Amino acid sequence: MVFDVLHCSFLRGDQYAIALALLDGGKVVLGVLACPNLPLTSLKDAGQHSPNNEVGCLFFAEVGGGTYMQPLDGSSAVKVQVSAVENPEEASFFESYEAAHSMHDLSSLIAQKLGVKAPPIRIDSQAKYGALSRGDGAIYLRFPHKGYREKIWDHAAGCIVVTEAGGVVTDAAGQPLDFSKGKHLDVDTGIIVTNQKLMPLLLNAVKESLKEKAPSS
Ligand SMILES: Nc1ncnc2c1ncn2[C@@H]1O[C@H](COP(=O)(O)O)[C@@H](O)[C@H]1OP(=O)(O)O
Ligand SMILES: [Mg+2]
Repeated sequence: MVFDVLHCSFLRGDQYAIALALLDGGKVVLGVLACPNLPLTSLKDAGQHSPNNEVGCLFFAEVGGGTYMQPLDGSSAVKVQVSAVENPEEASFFESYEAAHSMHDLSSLIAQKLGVKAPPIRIDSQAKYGALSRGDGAIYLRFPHKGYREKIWDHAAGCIVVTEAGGVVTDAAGQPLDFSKGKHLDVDTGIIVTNQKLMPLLLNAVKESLKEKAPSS
């Protein structure tokens, strides 16, 4: 069982998440993600807030059972699906609010290569996985600076919430995340998330961008 509580974004009043995941033999089989500050309506419609600016979403997923979102006030849960966007020009992408957590210049290059027109949606925490699972945006790019090692509790719940909603979560080389190696995820370079249609295009854009950014020898 892996559990992640809060971090400094909570203190800033931004997005934060409480995440719980169950691992069975290194496989994530259940995930619950509470996002108390996430609007009930899509972040795509930032100008069109839901009545009373209602916030507070719970996402939950069990392997093979799909992903559901339930308002934290306890009203009924609805099944959610990742964005069906196939044209990257119509896609928008999530990344960390903190430039110290993910290389914004690299994601901007990747987005440019893909032809993404929308500016990045920068929010904290695993709320990005929740928002992506209901199609608020189609892509999540996470490229920590050299030397940072990702922890399983920062991704386990979000990973199953997105995959059960039809999305794909891999490292920058296209390999699935391996939750069987203890507390760290030994990912190649970064973590990328999108729908099945966009993943091959995204992987190409990531490979080209990494090559371009690599220091020449
Ligand atoms: N230098 C770093 N690079 C990438 N991620 C980090 C770094 N330092 C902390 N984190 C982790 O990133 C997560 C939030 O990421 P973000 O909001 O940018 O998506 C947090 O759980 C945080 O871990 P921790 O909870 O130990 O502070
Ligand atoms: Mg944390």
